[in-house]
Amino acid sequence: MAMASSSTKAIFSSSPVTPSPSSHLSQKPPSLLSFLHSTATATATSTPISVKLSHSRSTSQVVVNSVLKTVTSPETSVPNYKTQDLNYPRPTILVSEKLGEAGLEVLRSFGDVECLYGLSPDELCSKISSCDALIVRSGTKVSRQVFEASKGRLKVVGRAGVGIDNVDLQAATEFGCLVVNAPTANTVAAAEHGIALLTAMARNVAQADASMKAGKWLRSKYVGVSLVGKTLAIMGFGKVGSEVARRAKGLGMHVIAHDPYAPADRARALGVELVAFNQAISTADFISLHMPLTPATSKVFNDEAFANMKKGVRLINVARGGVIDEDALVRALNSGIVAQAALDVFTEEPPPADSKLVQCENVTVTPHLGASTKEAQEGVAIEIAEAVVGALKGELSATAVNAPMVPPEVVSELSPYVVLAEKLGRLAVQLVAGGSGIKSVRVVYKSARDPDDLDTRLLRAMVTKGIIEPISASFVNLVNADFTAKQKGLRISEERVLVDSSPEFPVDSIQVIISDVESKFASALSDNNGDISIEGKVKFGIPHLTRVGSFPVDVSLEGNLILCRQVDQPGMIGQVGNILGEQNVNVSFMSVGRTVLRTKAIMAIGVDEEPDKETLEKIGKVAAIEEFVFLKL
Ligand SMILES: NC(=O)C1=CN([C@@H]2O[C@H](COP(=O)(O)OP(=O)(O)OC[C@H]3O[C@@H](n4cnc5c(N)ncnc54)[C@H](O)[C@@H]3O)[C@@H](O)[C@H]2O)C=CC1
Ligand SMILES: O=C(O)C(=O)COP(=O)(O)O
Repeated sequence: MAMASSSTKAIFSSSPVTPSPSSHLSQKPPSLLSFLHSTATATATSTPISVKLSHSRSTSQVVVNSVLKTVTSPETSVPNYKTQDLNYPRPTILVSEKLGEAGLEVLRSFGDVECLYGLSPDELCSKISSCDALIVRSGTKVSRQVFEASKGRLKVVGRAGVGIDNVDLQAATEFGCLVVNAPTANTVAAAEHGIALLTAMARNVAQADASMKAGKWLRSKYVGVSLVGKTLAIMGFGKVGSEVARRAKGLGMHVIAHDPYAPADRARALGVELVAFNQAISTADFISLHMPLTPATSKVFNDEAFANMKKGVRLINVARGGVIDEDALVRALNSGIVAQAALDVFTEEPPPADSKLVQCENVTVTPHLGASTKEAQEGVAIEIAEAVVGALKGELSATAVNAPMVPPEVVSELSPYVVLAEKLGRLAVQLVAGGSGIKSVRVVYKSARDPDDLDTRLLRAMVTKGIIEPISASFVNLVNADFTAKQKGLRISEERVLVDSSPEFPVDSIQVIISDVESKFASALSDNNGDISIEGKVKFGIPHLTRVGSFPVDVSLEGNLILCRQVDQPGMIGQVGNILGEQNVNVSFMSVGRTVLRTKAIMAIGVDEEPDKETLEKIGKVAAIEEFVFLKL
């Protein structure tokens, strides 16, 4: 398989095949799941060559210049779930809160669905280790303990709604678990509930209703306030906030908004002025909260904020209870700064029975009903079920919360380079003496494409995976690659080099450079700066090693590899080939690259089996061999 280039010579191949350019097109690209949950491995056998890709267990056969290539997937640590794939059990999907029937049907058509509502934290933790996916709403705390208890089995958490403040995203990321949400299907429901609370509060609907049911007729007590001409401040001008604004305009209100990240043109289009926080809260008659609960928004409505509000302001919260300091709100209600509040959400849900807010006459409360319409619940159920099934299938999710969203066409195009990136990382780290102490890795992508036209996040994640997994117990995937690298003090920097090759292919070559380390194979150090440097290319869909240090080579990155540096002289291949042959070690590829004729050369030998220690020692004893290393791919 070794291919000659101007500076390399093809020496030996157990299957002298020149793959046709179409061969890689016949291979199904690895799915996102493989980037999320499995290790890409490539294993060469004798003819027919078995190229293992990490996408599915199905075996496809590709005819390449009359030689049959069998393309199979590897034994992945985690099955790739396909309903039609009988070799794997169906995934188990735990639904821990009420989900619309249409969504359950989508889930049931794909996996075994268990609906267990009202689990205690301990019960959830003990159940989760047998679940591949978990679907929650706002009532389930998906804490670090849940991810720990899952022992790596949980692949995806689906939040059937918007707010993901009940999911420990950091822990999910560290455990390589994808989190997806359903961000659009309940927008209108939440906005409508906001308007319902606004109007009900202004006209004391709930209080008047309760008093009539108690046998009273209190017309003068429940005189309300009008909305028309009043200023409404929308805090958080996202999807829900915009819809509330649109409806409030219809009620004749003057709407302003505060949102540090909202585009001004969206606000302008709705006739809404974007203003600073203090201006919003100090000029509004009504304040409606629509920002997410984050460390930055936690308790932003506190004593100081209430002190800046207009006396008699009215507050609506259908976002999250935690954005309000509830004790401060009670004080503001008691002092009359806040005339009324209408709350759908609470710091603790359900709030304690003696909650002063719930008991307060001026406060209208609903039990987190913002998303609770039939239409919204069916919508979020379908949206989340499709996202979770897609994630389990390995498809990309448009609603991933803790992973880069890479468009499917980019994944498909980059898939062979993804395998190359992981192999290069895996190979480079094995060239480091001791394998640890790596601080700085540079990845150089040579490409004819404009840098903006090359999304390298997948490739970087896979180089990281390749480097970290052989030297630690960490499991690395697209979700946690950057986190794991950072945690290990590994700095991965990327460079793009524009080359004059075909822009039809996204990447011409990938080079992995590890600086400031010693190598167990000195020839892998580049001449100019002494860094470990290896480079590879994808040829006809197959990853190839094309440079080691300053030596050009050309071997397919499959199976295991022996790299030898020797005096460039005749007979070397025969000698090493004999030693391996005597031990029944099958050679799949060989390539020799040299820098100076008859002086120094590198021989790269692909072997199917792992040679034993004695065999490797025999190779080391060949007089002309100056150094060698055995590498597992
Ligand atoms: N009560 C309920 O049942 C429901 C509650 N919600 C909650 O409503 C909130 C908003 O939901 P969406 O509009 O769908 O989300 P979104 O992401 O479309 O909008 C949130 C907006 O808040 C803005 N924001 C972030 N930090 C801010 C800050 N410090 N100050 C002001 N604005 C800030 C963002 O820029 C964004 O525009 C979420 O917390 C969500 O959980 C959503 C649906 C139903
Ligand atoms: O989507 C959201 O953020 C919500 O707050 C809705 O919560 P729920 O799914 O009704 O528990």
